[in-house]
Amino acid sequence: MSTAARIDDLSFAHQGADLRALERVSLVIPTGENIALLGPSGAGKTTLLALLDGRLQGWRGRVSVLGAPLDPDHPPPRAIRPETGFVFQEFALVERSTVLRNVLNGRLGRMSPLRALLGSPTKHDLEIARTALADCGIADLADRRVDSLSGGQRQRVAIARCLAQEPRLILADEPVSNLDPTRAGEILSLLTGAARARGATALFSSHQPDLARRFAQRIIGIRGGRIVFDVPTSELSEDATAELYRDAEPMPGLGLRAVS
Ligand SMILES: Nc1ncnc2c1ncn2[C@@H]1O[C@H](COP(=O)(O)OP(=O)(O)OP(=O)(O)O)[C@@H](O)[C@H]1O
Repeated sequence: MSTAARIDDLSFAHQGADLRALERVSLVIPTGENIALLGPSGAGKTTLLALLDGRLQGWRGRVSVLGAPLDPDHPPPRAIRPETGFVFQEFALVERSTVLRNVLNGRLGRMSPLRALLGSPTKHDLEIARTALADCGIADLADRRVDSLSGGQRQRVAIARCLAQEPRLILADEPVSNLDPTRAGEILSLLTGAARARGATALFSSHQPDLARRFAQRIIGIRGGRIVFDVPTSELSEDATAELYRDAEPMPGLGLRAVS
């Protein structure tokens, strides 16, 4: 079994924080799986995803992503960064730019530094961007400005940008938290389906146990920076889910049901 990420005894505290955001976390993420990271607010989900994306330094332990060890003190070199794609909760799109331009931004790490600087995509870059738009069902929005789109459409653009990057590991931080249940299901279906079709691994965080159950093969529960369970979805009990959210503040507009 090849692994997309391996974490051994990882601990991390944000600068100035009294408590560690991650405490002695060990995990193996096999290649090609869709995995959900479930846990209440402040559990450490975003921190873990950002760390795997090479955006946090100053941690202790051992972490390797796609076969390369991460350096606890330095960001990964530019050459390997495109291999990991990140879908942000708040989309992180260029609002005044077109959908196509935003999706092409996903190609920047694959371009020569000069092309990236000039913002000058090749024919191949354009083909890949248009395929990603089509796969995300937004080919007809290519020339629209992002600031004219709905939340669901923006999330599709963010996913298309990530797919255009051709990542082998997709990290998604609460990619559906701003969407109604129907849209949320559509977007997670799109994200996990696109990852599977490309042989990529997807790790997404969620506050919603029912969505995690529908779209992940495996569910990792995290609370207070520690892994509290790590099981195939079919083996996740209602009790374990309820315990994960014990005393947690309910999210606005969200029933924290243990199962769908
Ligand atoms: N930049 C930061 N500086 C200091 N502390 C931080 C910072 N970012 C996160 N934390 C703290 O680290 C812990 C884990 O936060 P994190 O954002 O990873 O949790 P989360 O599970 O993603 O929460 P949510 O579901 O609300 O997004 C929390 O106690 C949080 O307050």
